[in-house]
Amino acid sequence: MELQLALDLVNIPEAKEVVKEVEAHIDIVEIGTPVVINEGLKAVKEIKQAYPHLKVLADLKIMDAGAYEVMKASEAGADIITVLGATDNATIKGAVEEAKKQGTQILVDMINVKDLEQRAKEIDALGVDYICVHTGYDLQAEGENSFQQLQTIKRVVKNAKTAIAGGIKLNTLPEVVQTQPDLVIVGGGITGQQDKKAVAAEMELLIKQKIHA
Ligand SMILES: O=C([C@H](O)CO)[C@H](O)[C@H](O)COP(=O)(O)O
Repeated sequence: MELQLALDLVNIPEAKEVVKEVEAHIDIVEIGTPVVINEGLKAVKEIKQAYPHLKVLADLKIMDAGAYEVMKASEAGADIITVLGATDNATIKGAVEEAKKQGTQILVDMINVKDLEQRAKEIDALGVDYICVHTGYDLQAEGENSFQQLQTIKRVVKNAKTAIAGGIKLNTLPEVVQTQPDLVIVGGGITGQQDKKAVAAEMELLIKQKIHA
């Protein structure tokens, strides 16, 4: 199981500072959608250059032009690029083919997919690397999470790795870990804490099963 730090509400210098604090405890750095909107793929490039030993995920949430956008993010240094599960299969296939050419990977974000079970099966057959359940900020504000959805994809996904994102905190991580996803994505649960390093270290312990949930 791996831990991904999601950076959403920072600029490039702030992103570098946060990563510096927690780098020993994380596997992947996510350049979040708001950062890409504000800073462009330069943010991916600079974080990869500063921390070449960490994998970098570009959260582009691709909805169209799959191959082209994957090519641009890969050229900027991304190791993993996100595509939305709600889009059409042609976009996902284009993204997967281009990622294979570039030696990068595709994570499909299932945010707002209505028939999760059916769509997860379809997407799993398209050769993607990760399928991720995700409760976005706006539904988190209404008290929702994706813990049940994680159980669904764990049951039906046979090829891709499974992942979960959306509002995960230190006190809810044990419940997530019990379901054994391959990847846990945490943003505010680390970045919103006073002692980010200590929280990331405790999360790492839980995730790597060094202590029991
Ligand atoms: O993908 C995200 C969101 O849509 C904003 O871009 C976040 O990175 C993801 O939800 C993880 O962040 P937290 O919910 O703060 O853990």
